[in-house]
Amino acid sequence: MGGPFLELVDVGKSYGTVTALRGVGLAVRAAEVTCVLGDNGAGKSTLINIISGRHAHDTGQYSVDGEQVRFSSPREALDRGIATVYQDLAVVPLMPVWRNFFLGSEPVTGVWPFRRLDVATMRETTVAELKKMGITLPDVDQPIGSLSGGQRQCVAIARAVYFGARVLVLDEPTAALGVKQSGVVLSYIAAARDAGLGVVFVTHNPRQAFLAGDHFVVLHHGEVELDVSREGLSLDDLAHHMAGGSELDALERELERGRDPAGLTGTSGEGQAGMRRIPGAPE
Ligand SMILES: Nc1ncnc2c1ncn2[C@@H]1O[C@H](COP(=O)(O)OP(=O)(O)OP(=O)(O)O)[C@@H](O)[C@H]1O
Repeated sequence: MGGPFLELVDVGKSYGTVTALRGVGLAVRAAEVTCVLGDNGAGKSTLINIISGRHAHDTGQYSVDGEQVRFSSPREALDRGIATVYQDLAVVPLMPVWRNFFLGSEPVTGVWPFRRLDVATMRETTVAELKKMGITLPDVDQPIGSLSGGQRQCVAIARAVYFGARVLVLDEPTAALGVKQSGVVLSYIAAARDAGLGVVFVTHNPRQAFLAGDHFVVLHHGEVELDVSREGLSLDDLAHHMAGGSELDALERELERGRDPAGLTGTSGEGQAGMRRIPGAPE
């Protein structure tokens, strides 16, 4: 097996006095879904912004195919095969699905001065590419704004695959979706992986991560709290780390002590001693 497509080693990033990331490592491999989890403010967006070329890292190394890079725009990252699909998809709602599929990279036909958009190719390619990913839409002529959020995410994934992405970065693709639509998006994440892409799936949701992921990185206060592959990991472990891991353990002990100041709980039958009586309740 070759090395990772993309690798971050000991990466740090600060915004003024705020340290958003510190000593972060991440490896993205072909045909693998790497889930990046973390609570609000954990540093997920900062990490995506670095991978996608929106922001440069301050410290550490970022390499693609073993070569160190420092992107100054998302275009540069895209040229290296790193496509990022943001939650707020950049689409033109009133334009048809096929037009949005090719937005910014439209094929043309004819010779100047009779050059025009190659509508037939765009339509046919869109239908074929969606079909390849197993996406069925009733009509690619419908405005993309009339699709559900999940369907739009799926079109964006198929588009990135078609335009040659090798790494697909998905920023909370299911955050605004219901259960059923989230399931559909998860199945296309799996389809992208099966097509050989390395997928970075950023999410708040450990259950969804566990369904789709092969490797898991949990960020906490800008540092890596957990970095493991699927083997030997349970959903409970993942949820525990996601909720703060050791900090959560400390909080649990603290609350336990508050409930039982004399330390009377812990032996059978004595747990009631620390219970608070509700005012007005019968003795
Ligand atoms: N442009 C910025 N300027 C100043 N501070 C920032 C900026 N972007 C992020 N931060 C800070 O960096 C830290 C990490 O933020 P980040 O947005 O990366 O976290 P996140 O895990 O994506 O959170 P969320 O899930 O809420 O989007 C936070 O403390 C945040 O306030």
